[in-house]
Amino acid sequence: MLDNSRLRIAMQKSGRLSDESKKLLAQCGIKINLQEQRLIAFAENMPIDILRVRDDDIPGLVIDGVVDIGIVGENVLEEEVLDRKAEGQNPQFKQLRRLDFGACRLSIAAPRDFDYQGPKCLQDLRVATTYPHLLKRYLAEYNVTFNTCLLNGSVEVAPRAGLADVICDLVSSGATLEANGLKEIEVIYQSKACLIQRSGELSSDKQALVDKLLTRIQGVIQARESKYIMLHAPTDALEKIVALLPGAEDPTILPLANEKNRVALHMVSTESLFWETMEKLKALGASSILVLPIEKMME
Ligand SMILES: Nc1ncnc2c1ncn2[C@@H]1O[C@H](COP(=O)(O)OP(=O)(O)OP(=O)(O)O)[C@@H](O)[C@H]1O
Ligand SMILES: O=P(O)(O)OC[C@H]1O[C@H](OP(=O)(O)OP(=O)(O)O)[C@H](O)[C@@H]1O
Ligand SMILES: [Mg+2]
Repeated sequence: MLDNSRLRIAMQKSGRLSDESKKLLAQCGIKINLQEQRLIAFAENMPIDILRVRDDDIPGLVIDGVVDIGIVGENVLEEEVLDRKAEGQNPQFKQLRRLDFGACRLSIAAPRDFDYQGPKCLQDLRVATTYPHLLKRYLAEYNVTFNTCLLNGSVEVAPRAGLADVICDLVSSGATLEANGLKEIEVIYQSKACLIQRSGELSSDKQALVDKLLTRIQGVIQARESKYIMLHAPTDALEKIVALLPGAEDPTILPLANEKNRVALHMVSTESLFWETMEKLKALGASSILVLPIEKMME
């Protein structure tokens, strides 16, 4: 039996979210020894247990209070919520924050030669999908009804296999659609991974740990989105140089040992520097331009 005093976190065992979920927890300082075959892992340095499960099960585990925290795609979460509501339940959980990975969209796609003239064309068609509730909610806005062909994977094969007329599935690069002779015709939902907590009060120790993790996650995500920029600049071009740098209201300016008319400028930028900007900086006399990744941040 698991020790109930330890914080339980559910994450995907293997799939699109597992590497990033693992990396995020590791970057938050949680030391976990994840062995392929182990479905429960124990953190060595914090009172945390990790349950590694199918992503479809994560919303239910959180809503039912089996785990305290879950990392899951908003698409899967929203579908589970709609499913439970359709069954007359009132699913409860706390959405803690959106994460910076697992970006994809849920789209309707049709065979390349399908003459698409808007959602009304889909009336009474057979749609293969894993997300019947999200699709129904979207098409209901257009008063369109359809027949669902439920598939849990490889949804893209359905039209060629004669199972459905169109599909509604996740898209990111579009390569799977392309490879299966399909074209995207409607985007119905934009998704990212998110962090959710079960409803109800956690013990004060667990809540304190969740708060600490949230602060660390904030720091990790902010650091991933930021860059540390260093350059040398002629003093008389400083104003123009600062104007080119994203978010450089408050740069650190330092004297250079052997140059009177040049200074060093250091700053944290919330954006990466594009090559075009670097070229403009150089044209203004900047040199030794360095753009460095930031590992951690705390404000
Ligand atoms: N192509 C993609 N690019 C980015 N994120 C994606 C992509 N496809 C799916 N995702 C996100 O990752 C989640 C998990 O996708 P994955 O394909 O690994 O699920 P699965 O095959 O249902 O896995 P499981 O075996 O855990 O049930 C999706 O629900 C979605 O939020
Ligand atoms: O637009 P793309 O970049 O091609 O990505 C889209 C594909 O990725 C996901 O499946 P995944 O590859 O994770 O396999 P699965 O069917 O096992 O879930 C999704 O279900 C699509 O099939
Ligand atoms: Mg799944």
